[in-house]
Amino acid sequence: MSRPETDSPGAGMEFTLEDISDEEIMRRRALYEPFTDSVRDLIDAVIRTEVDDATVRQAQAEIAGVVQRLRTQQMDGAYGVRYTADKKGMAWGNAVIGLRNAIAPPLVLRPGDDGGVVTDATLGAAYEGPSGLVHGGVCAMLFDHVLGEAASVDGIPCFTGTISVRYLRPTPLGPIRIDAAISGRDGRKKIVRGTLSGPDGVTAEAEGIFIVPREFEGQAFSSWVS
Ligand SMILES: CCCCCCCCCC(=O)SCCNC(=O)CCNC(=O)[C@H](O)C(C)(C)COP(=O)(O)OP(=O)(O)OC[C@H]1O[C@@H](n2cnc3c(N)ncnc32)[C@H](O)[C@@H]1OP(=O)(O)O
Repeated sequence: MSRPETDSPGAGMEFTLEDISDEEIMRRRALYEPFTDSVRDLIDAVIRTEVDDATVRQAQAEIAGVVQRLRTQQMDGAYGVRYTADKKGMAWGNAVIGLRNAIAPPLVLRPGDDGGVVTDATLGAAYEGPSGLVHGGVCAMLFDHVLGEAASVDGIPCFTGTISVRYLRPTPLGPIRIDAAISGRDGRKKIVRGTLSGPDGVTAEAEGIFIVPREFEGQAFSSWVS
């Protein structure tokens, strides 16, 4: 399947115009959200199953059959970042927020009290590093995206220039919350700070420099559909 029309402001940075109605977005969301959730369930089940060898082999064959069926019609390359004619962004393949990406928790962001963003999520067995704890790289990835969204509150997407994470104490698997907000601006650069919290309070802090790529200046999205 070919891709919709693409704006190419720079290599690897293109956004893709997909001129679809709100009804069509809702239809696709209703179709793909439970589909992707089932694959998230599958990932968790694969990690935690204790069934016998024959059952594992049978399940593998069934999964291979499903993959084969889905591969009969595929888009070229990755999903990309798409937007509608009224500038609603859809990053449905995104590793952190992607509605169609089973690797994504997925995070759903909402406005914070301080002009920033906040998200709650539950991280299960698929995000483990040390025993029973969230992988440090997963924490960094989630911070990267959430701080990036906080930097992009005016709708113009920012790229991470530099990010640093201070791991204060282990983060248990289970419910987490991330808060992030801009703490300083300097032209195209924004300094953003954030915290990751578990049930017993803050476990990690992050600070990053996020930059509006020259190619993105003036390309604001009105909202993101997740
Ligand atoms: C609403 C949408 C929400 C979307 C949220 C998305 C979050 C996603 C987070 C990501 O994963 S982004 C992907 C990971 N990041 C990258 O792949 C970035 C790769 N690097 C680049 O594309 C460019 O290097 C970059 C756009 C970051 C900067 O290139 P520029 O050519 O615009 O920088 P330039 O050399 O003109 O420098 C502009 C200013 O930024 C500073 N700067 C440049 N690169 C920097 C850097 N890496 N770290 C810190 N500061 C940096 C630079 O010193 C300078 O400061 P001053 O104005 O004070 O002189």
